[in-house]
Amino acid sequence: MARTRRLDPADPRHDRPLLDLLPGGESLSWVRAGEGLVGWGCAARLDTSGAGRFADADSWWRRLCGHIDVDDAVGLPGCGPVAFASLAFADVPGDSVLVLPEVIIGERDGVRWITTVGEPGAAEPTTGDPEPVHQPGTVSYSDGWLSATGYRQAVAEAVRRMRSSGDELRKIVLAHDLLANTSEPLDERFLLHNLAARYDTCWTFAVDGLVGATPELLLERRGYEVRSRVLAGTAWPHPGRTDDEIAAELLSSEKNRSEHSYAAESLAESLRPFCSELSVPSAPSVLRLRNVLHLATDVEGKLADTPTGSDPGRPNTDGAGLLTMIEAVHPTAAVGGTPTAAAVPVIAELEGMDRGRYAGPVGWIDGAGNGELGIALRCGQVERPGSGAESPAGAGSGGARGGRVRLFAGGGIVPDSDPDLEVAEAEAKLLPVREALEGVL
Ligand SMILES: C=C(O[C@@H]1C=C(C(=O)O)C=C[C@H]1O)C(=O)O
Repeated sequence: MARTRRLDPADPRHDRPLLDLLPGGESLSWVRAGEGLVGWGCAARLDTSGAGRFADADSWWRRLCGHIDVDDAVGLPGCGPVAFASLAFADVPGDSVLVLPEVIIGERDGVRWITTVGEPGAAEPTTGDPEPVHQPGTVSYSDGWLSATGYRQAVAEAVRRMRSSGDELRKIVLAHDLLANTSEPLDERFLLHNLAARYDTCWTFAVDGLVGATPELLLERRGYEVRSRVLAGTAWPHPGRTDDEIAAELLSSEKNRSEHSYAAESLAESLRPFCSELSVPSAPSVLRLRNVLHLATDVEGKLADTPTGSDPGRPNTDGAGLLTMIEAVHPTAAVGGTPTAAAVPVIAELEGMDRGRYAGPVGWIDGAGNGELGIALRCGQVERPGSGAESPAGAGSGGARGGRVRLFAGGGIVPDSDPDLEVAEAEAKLLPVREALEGVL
């Protein structure tokens, strides 16, 4: 049974920032500029992997929703049962997870609500005063699976291959990881609060220990409307140069414009079969964040009742159609490459690491198939002791009682990329989580 009701303005949970309501322990979050969803507890969970992860997630969610009685007195997208989802970037390796929390608190268009999930007649789970947020102590860094030096070599190799491939490989999006070791156990809420305070135009997310603030929206569905924010092409602040100068240079850079057009076109091409209308601006704009500036294209579409593509019999607007569309659009050329099918295997080969859920779809879906999934960027995977995800021996440790987060960042490599600049770009993209961990203002 899922029961949604408006929070009473007299309720102390009505006015506190959503992230302040998280009680501690495992956090679920999708919050931007104070609105969104937070959740905790686990009423149901799916773990899946492989090429069938999207279909597994879709059928699990449909089946589960078919069995839940819903009493929804609010009726906005995100009300009723909601699954927080985080899907692996690659078919292999990587694990994907969907969680239906016991408690969800949401806010949209100024309306604050609470959803509780449990047996009919069961007591409402407590949502009393959260535990205080714990500080991570001192933070030290060590190489992960692919050091900055290894990344520079991987970029150089990608450039070499693209130059000798004719036109067969035009863009490969590579990344590397970095381990942050904390002297105290890591409280995910510490990261979430600090990320949201610094990146309020980004979506601050947490699902199963993957915590970050992404500027890139893979796909939002609200009824018949879909929306995406494609980012590709990056610059970062330089001493002595104004942001306006850097933005103008980014907009006129041929290299960045071509990297960007691959990404925007790939999203539009894969989304078009689902839509009766699709609007794609002819030129990108600049999105300014405190660590980087990106070329951005906001795509908007109207869903057709049936896709105009290869599977015209499949209705588009029922249950979990969003996950079907997510499967179709992932990975865009922003995080995969061009052409996708040729680029993705090269990523795994040159990185030699398990990206896990970094650069995969992350967000939420409700029982009507509305939802928002971003691309899991500017994030770190909080490693739990005994999770089996530990680093190679000697690659740094958080100490007996400390914590560890594996940060990931990268960028689109094209034939005229400069490996040194690509390393600098990845470092700039690691800053959000680093600064959030260190509490840098
Ligand atoms: C790969 C990352 O970012 C992606 C790559 C970008 C680029 O190459 O310019 C820009 C935004 C993202 O689509 C990352 O943040 O790790």
